[in-house]
Amino acid sequence: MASSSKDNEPQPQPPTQAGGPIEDDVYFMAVALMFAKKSPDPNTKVGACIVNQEGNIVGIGYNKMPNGCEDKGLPWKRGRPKGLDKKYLYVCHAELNAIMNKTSMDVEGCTIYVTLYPCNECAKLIIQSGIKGVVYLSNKHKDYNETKAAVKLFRSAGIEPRQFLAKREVADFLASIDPFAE
Ligand SMILES: Nc1ccn([C@H]2C[C@H](O)[C@@H](COP(=O)(O)O)O2)c(=O)n1
Ligand SMILES: [Zn+2]
Repeated sequence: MASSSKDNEPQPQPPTQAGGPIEDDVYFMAVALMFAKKSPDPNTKVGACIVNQEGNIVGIGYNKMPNGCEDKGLPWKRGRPKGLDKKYLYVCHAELNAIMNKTSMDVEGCTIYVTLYPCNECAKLIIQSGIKGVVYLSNKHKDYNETKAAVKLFRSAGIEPRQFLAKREVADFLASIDPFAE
């Protein structure tokens, strides 16, 4: 077959890290981290990215107030006890938003990449939605009852959350993005 001039042009390549292809884990956690940046929570910004069995992103989310309530004076105050003037009663968690924003019929068999270990309410949502894999970055709330209950829920549902440990790789990947590169 005759070759066209396009055959000699450099073809788009998958993103690379240190010369090799970027691992899916690194790529999807980087996406979750980028979405976390959008969170208006001044203290803890959480991002989540749902990936299907074909390796396609089918949902993303970050913690924010419910749609339309963003600038309506709901508090962003944190801390315990969790009273009416604290954010906890109002904020939609990243995992909830990622599931609600799904672009596929369902998220059965998918994996969720989330920058913070899910709480008990998100664990329920994850289990009920059929998500089978959980990859998390930080576990800074591991001593909270919400997290301890989530651990129990995942255990009884047969889901084994896995901590993402390749922090350096994800940082290098994000730093390597050059929007001016041609
Ligand atoms: N799995 C989680 C856990 C928490 N969040 C959100 C809820 C709050 O906006 C924030 C936690 O606030 P902190 O007590 O650390 O100031 O993170 C979430 O989206 N997903
Ligand atoms: Zn949650």
